[in-house]
Amino acid sequence: MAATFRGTTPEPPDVRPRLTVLSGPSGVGKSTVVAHMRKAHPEVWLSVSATTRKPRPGEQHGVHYFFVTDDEMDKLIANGELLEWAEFAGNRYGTPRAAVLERLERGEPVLLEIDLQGARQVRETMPEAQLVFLAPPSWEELVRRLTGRGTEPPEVIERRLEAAKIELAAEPEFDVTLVNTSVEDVARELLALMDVV
Ligand SMILES: Nc1ncnc2c1ncn2[C@@H]1O[C@H](COP(=O)(O)OP(=O)(O)OP(=O)(O)O)[C@@H](O)[C@H]1O
Ligand SMILES: Nc1nc2c(ncn2[C@@H]2O[C@H](COP(=O)(O)O)[C@@H](O)[C@H]2O)c(=O)[nH]1
Repeated sequence: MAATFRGTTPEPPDVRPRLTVLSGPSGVGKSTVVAHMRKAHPEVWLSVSATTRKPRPGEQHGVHYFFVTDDEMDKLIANGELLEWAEFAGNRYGTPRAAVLERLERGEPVLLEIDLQGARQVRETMPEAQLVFLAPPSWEELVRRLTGRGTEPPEVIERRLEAAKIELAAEPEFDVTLVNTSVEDVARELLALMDVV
């Protein structure tokens, strides 16, 4: 069994899962793992979310997120344009529905990198989706990663760590848990779970 998995090694599904949701506490390394995976496999399509959060240095509109105003987010929600959405640590985030459905209709693998509340909504609306939880090796390491990233002020880090306690407690709701000790190992396991390699 690969060291990355926690719990039982998942059985190969009867039908290839086309929609995969990657969740886990802020700072655990979701974006890092996905970026590593897509460097070798750019064909893995990652949904670009809409958010009311302000861009971090280097983040580009349409690449990392669609950065929208509160009014624009209100409209996306009211018009049913989001597959799921949630408020997380003071900002709203949502998955544009049309782009995801288009790819799923073509039978292409789709990856969503979203929070626990979003994962729960996807489970309700698209129960065939596979839900993958990315866990930190320890609480101390999670705090180190989130703080060490240097992108949020201390009060936002505190909010994200409060949310992390709730997210970590929800691990049993997920189909699979991968422990992010090694980015390379997790990226490889995730590709296998998505049946890309
Ligand atoms: N396996 C790892 N070992 C050590 N550091 C790591 C590992 N994976 C990620 N990191 C580091 O942890 C920090 C947080 O990673 P990242 O931004 O990818 O987290 P995230 O889960 O996407 O966070 P958020 O949910 O806030 O967007 C980054 O500085 C990254 O370089
Ligand atoms: N429910 C959703 N959560 C999302 C979406 N896009 C990103 N996220 C999650 O938000 C937090 C914070 O992200 P950050 O970029 O501000 O650090 C993190 O857990 C993301 O996975 C979404 O469309 N829906």
